[in-house]
Amino acid sequence: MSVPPASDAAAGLLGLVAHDSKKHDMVAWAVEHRATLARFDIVATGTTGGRILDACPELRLTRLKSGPLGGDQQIGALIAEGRVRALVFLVDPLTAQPHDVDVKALMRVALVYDIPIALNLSTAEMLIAALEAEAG
Ligand SMILES: O=C(CO)COP(=O)(O)O
Repeated sequence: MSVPPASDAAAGLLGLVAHDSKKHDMVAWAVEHRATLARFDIVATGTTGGRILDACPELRLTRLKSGPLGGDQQIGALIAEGRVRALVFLVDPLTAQPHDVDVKALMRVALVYDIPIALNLSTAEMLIAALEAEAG
């Protein structure tokens, strides 16, 4: 991975992650808000990031490892380093995840560092509206 250096990320990174059944929603959300997303350096788990880049190739998006292979932990580490401005993590509450401990750890570290975290689409809409308003 090659995450932009901290000095280049004045606005902070935006983290984007979606479980499989939520990837369609994530891509539609990214397409709808691509102009706002383009203002950020984005980090995403591998498969989610690939799907977003297919739809929005202009975005500055770094794909980390796939979630079950450590991608959630990579984003968690960036949060712990104070690099992440906000996280959109579209979670599937109806399907057991093999890496459930990583999912919980990512949510937990986002809570520990008190970063805005959207776990469903309706909150993702509110979050992006707030980021848009902040940018003016
Ligand atoms: O599993 C994930 C989040 O827990 C997402 O990982 P992918 O984007 O690689 O599917």
